[in-house]
Amino acid sequence: MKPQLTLGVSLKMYFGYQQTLEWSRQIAEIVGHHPATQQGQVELFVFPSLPAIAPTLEAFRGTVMKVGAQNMFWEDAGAYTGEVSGAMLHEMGCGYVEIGHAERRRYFAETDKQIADKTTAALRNQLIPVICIGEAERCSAAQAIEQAVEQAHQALGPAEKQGLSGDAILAYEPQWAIGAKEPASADFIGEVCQGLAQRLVGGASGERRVIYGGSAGPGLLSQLGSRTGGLFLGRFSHQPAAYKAILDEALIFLNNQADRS
Ligand SMILES: O=C(CO)COP(=O)(O)O
Repeated sequence: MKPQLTLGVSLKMYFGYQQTLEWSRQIAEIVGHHPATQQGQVELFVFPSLPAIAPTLEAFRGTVMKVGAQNMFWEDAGAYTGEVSGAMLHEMGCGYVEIGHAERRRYFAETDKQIADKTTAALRNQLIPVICIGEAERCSAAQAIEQAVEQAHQALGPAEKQGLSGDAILAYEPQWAIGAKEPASADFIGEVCQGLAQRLVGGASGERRVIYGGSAGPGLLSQLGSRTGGLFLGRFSHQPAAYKAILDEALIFLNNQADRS
């Protein structure tokens, strides 16, 4: 069955190695038994720090949780000290890779061109790119949609020109809502995510899904309902109980969808 909801987590650089493994063990236990995960209707992924990818893959083996990286390089091999290729991530068993997070733009000066090259490399290596888009400053929903659509086209354009097909996730993350106390308001998120879905989903050679990130946590999915394709979680997934609470909301969401159809 096609997933109807996506819940992703980036652990950024918050956890140590053992802490990542402990979190993964606890979350694997929850995911393995939770009714929301039983029928293939939720797509789950997590991005740990690079050195923890292999044991995290192991921890989630046999569950629906997919593992990926928070970043990758745009070439597949060569003299690129310190970088990690999509080819290696794919070889290890990763299914997803995050591209162009606002923190990469801010601290590492990543450009639209680099983000497009990385998106192309992800698709070339059968990885689903989770492309981060979103405005830097607060603005109207219409302005946010315009900016995010432009960023998405910049990121995916070259891959599309090359005829590279594959699924992609567009993580709408207004930069002002990342690392904040609260997410953007549900009405704002709903309007932008729905606008983006209208403009960006459909017509592409693969599946496209728009999800929301930026201080997302328990309670948000219930407020948003089907106005978003899912959530991209940061800090508020660190507590296993919070993650379980979000899966509980996912189950209610799926049951509501089933009642409607
Ligand atoms: O940037 C995010 C996910 O990639 C969101 O992080 P926070 O939920 O911690 O704000």
